[in-house]
Amino acid sequence: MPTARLNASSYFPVIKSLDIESYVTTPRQHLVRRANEASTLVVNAMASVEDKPTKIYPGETKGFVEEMRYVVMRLHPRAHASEGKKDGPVSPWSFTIEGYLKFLVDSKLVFDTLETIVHESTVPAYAGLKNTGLERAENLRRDLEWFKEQGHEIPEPMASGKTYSQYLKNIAEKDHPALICHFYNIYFAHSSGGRMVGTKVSAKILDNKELEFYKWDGQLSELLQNVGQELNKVAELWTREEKNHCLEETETSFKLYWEIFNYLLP
Ligand code: HEM
Repeated sequence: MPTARLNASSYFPVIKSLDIESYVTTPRQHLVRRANEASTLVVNAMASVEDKPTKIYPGETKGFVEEMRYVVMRLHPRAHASEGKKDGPVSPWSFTIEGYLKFLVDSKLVFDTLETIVHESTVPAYAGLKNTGLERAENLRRDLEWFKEQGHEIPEPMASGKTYSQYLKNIAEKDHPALICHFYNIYFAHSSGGRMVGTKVSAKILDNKELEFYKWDGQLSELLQNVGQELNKVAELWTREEKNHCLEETETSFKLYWEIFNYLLP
């Protein structure tokens, strides 16, 4: 019986229709092809990133508090920030008890206002900012009491303190990101530059008396860290627009608080 010759093309029609040649490459061609495919992937990835532009704001990777800190540090006049850092007795600042009392009285009004707002408000963003341990109004009350006992006359709040207080009341319920900006700046400014200024004042005109304004129950660094975490949590719920609005408010906070610091400066 004659054996029928197998016709490969009739048994493997599929193979025939494929261009096998296209699969066959030299090692070099293989590498060139893979490289082309890889670069196509990279180009496509770049195109998709360009489609959705994303900006990284300074400090953003560490949390929103770091963004606020970055903005306010840029507002500090270089000379003042570095002056505040020097501990030595050599300072061009000439402090007076009179000026210092104005600073303390207006500071008390601002802290009082902020603390009352946060304490009495039902705004969810402020809920975690009640009783943080950073509150200063009560300590300031005791300091002013001490000055009175020393025979000093305690002045009435001045325009700077009243203006800042009124401003905080105006924004408290209707602009939460703005109020949070003031909250951060007022407390963190006091615990940083404010504290350094206090030490200088004390050394120069108060015989190193340590005022209650600069004393906290517990470790200040821990209190600040806890509040920082809380502020970061609040800001995580915000849109980028709300975050930017909060950051933009820094300038107002700096200007208003600076007016109060001004009582100390010649
Ligand atoms: C006489 C006035 C002031 C002086 C001498 C001063 C000085 C300083 C200094 C030396 C620092 C520390 C910088 C560092 O750690 O690298 C600082 C931090 C800071 N200042 Fe001021 N400052 C003054 C006024 C203000 C005002 C008016 C505000 C805002 C309302 C403000 C807000 C802050 C904040 C938020 C920080 C960051 C604190 C932190 O991250 O712990 N400062 N300041």
